[in-house]
Amino acid sequence: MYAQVIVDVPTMQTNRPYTYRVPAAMKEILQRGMRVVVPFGKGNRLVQGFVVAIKENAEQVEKLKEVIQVVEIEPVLNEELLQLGAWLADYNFAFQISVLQTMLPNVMRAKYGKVLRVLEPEKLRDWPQVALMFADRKEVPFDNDNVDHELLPQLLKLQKQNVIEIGYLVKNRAKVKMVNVLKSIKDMSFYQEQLQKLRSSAVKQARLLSFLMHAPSKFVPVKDVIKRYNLDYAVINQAETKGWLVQDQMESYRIPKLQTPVQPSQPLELNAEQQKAYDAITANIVEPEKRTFLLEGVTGSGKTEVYLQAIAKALSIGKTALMLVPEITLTPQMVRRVKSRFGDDVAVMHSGLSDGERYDEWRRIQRQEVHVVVGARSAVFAPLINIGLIIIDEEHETSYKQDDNPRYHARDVAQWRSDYHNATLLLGSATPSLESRARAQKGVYQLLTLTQRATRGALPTTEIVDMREAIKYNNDDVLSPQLLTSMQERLARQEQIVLMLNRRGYANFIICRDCGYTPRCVNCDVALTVHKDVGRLVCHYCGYSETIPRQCKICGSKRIRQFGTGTQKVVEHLNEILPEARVLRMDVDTTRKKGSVDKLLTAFGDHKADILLGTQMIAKGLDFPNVTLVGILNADTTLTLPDFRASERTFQLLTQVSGRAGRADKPGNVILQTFNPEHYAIQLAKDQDYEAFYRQEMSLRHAWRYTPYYFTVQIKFAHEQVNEAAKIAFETTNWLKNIVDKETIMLGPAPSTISRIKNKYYYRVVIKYRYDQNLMQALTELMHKGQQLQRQGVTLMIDREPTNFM
Ligand SMILES: Nc1ncnc2c1ncn2[C@@H]1O[C@H](COP(=O)(O)OP(=O)(O)OP(=O)(O)O)[C@@H](O)[C@H]1O
Ligand SMILES: [Zn+2]
Ligand SMILES: [Zn+2]
Repeated sequence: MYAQVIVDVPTMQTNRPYTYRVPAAMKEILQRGMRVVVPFGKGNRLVQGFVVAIKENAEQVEKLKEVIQVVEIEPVLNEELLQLGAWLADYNFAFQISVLQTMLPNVMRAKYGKVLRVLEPEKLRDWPQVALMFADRKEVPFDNDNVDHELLPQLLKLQKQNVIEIGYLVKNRAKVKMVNVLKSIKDMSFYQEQLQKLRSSAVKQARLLSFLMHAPSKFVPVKDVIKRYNLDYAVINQAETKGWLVQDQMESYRIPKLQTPVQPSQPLELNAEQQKAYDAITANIVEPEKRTFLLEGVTGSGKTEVYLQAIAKALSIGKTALMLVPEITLTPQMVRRVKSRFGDDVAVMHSGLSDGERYDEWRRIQRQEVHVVVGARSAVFAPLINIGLIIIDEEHETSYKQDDNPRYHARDVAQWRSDYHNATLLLGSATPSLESRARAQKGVYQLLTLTQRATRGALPTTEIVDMREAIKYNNDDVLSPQLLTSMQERLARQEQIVLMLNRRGYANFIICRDCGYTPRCVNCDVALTVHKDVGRLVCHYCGYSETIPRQCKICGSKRIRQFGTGTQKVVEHLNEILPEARVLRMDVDTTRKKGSVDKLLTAFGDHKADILLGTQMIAKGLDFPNVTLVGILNADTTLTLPDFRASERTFQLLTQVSGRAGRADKPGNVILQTFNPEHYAIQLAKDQDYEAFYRQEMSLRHAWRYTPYYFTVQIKFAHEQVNEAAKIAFETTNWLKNIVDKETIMLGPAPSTISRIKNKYYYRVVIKYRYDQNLMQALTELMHKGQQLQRQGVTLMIDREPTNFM
């Protein structure tokens, strides 16, 4: 019997599995989807791998090595996930090993180590220093930190003489948490008898006996018993020797906790629009026709309530449900809402969990102990079986696209899995991505709309403040007089305020403070990016560049410069102007610690602060009834992203954050500060008019030939030497130009923003295409050249439908 294994060797990036012999002892247990340890390469270094196939025959069997060890006795990847992995690697020009690893909790990634092993102990006598290091041990850990560098030459010599050898280890970091448990084993009368025999001073034993008398006949954690009855370990151990109880060890799950307990909730009565959406979705859950739904509902329209009731429907017919939410902010509030409905039947997966929690939640899913999973991007790989419904909330969010290898989009994975399970896929947003909305237009998705707020309240009214004027008035480019007055009103009324400082794209662009002008590329219509090192503005798509202007091209003003205030500065500013207001700050710095988002939001919900100031992470999902004013300090930063989706991002962000105001009975207002008050994305966000935005943006995308009319791929090259990076980028582009379809458009190569990340220079090519099989083949070929390029010091990245052009 032979196993085909995808090995974990970063430098051997290949999608070809290696064949290993299966030793007799493993024949019964080895299965597809298991992790194994195998020797690899000339040195027979031990590496971890995934068994992707098992065969009865193989070629050149005499040369084959043997599987050394199985990591666990059950497969970690089931049939579905193995198939998904193969497809995903192909589709995203990624390597299978990185895809397979991405599907599992981080701790399941093997850690490698080395050891020094003594082969002939008696020969060490002549080497006292080395002997001292071993100190009678057969094996010592060997890494660069723990071995004295002066000893290295001696060790090398001994290795050559075969006195010692270097051994390789594969360490399993995934640890199961065990707790001590106890169980009563006798009947009531036995314990009563014991109780009568006790001396009156033996109070602890008496307390234990009274517990044992009524204890359920199952194992309970020793710690709980000790705490509850005020006992100690000595008493428990003594009782065990007396035969009163038995002790054992049991696995205990580390279940992620929220700041405050979750209160159970009941389904709300749906309004007519919600009901209509619910009926369409659940009909498909019960009798699936492989439908994808796009639920387009204004902010506060009660999309979440529809999700929850649809999940309940899936559960009621014995299916499971998977719900994806964007990373960070949304997670605690959303997790709370889902848990309040489905209690312990919910597993949670997001980056805020500890490794142990993540691993345990994963195992609860794997063991089919839960039926609902809520989580961020990577939860899309949750090993649920029998899925009836997959929901992607805020489906337009860029965090669903992984920016690292493998560069997958959770939406694509969800689509694949829903096809596999014949499950319903539900995409929801107040501002759907143009791709999804266009698919609904074509009838690929079924469009469902919620046009009213669920609480019957109106959408907030928005006032656009022209900062070009405001700045003339008081020279304060943080708070306009209009925003300040509105804030004072709310503070007087004890209402709350959300302020957003948009840091997306920040500091990489220039803007004229007098007319709002930002230089854009003449070929690509995207904002030019500041490259300080060369003193130029550069287009990230085609490489067009011009010098950084000192004067505005449009109005001649000299106040054309980079933008820049941080949240900390704004807090200081607020404290100065509005000393009575209590401010909470939410940004990457204040949310780094585990549970901090939940804590901050709980405090704000309890009105322990008047103002919540945050970056774009506060834009989504927040549902606070007392918030009646939203202030957007700088609407423009997203508009100047070097990205053809800049307007879309701006519209989405502004609409989302505006939607935080006036969600309950009190009406809401939004004040939107901008240097570009006439821009259509800003004008349409004012009225939260998604449909109008969609139409206008589609016509521009058509004119400039961007998504969804064209697909895009980005190729990036990195090298320590700028010339080398440019050279390989140009060579590859020229090679591709001869292969691709004539309708395909190649932009670039162009240098990236932060052209030097980790001491490397980056060059990129952006390709726009409609249907180009040649291009796809060429990219696959290019990916397989990656290994060879790596040897030349070139890092290659192929990114399908990129969302990051920084
Ligand atoms: N049928 C209903 N009857 C009464 N209240 C409802 C109903 N549905 C939802 N709500 C309430 O309306 C508010 C907004 O709902 P929800 O948060 O689900 O909207 P949403 O569309 O998901 O919002 P957003 O996209 O802005 O985050 C919530 O407080 C929710 O409890
Ligand atoms: Zn100007
Ligand atoms: Zn350009």
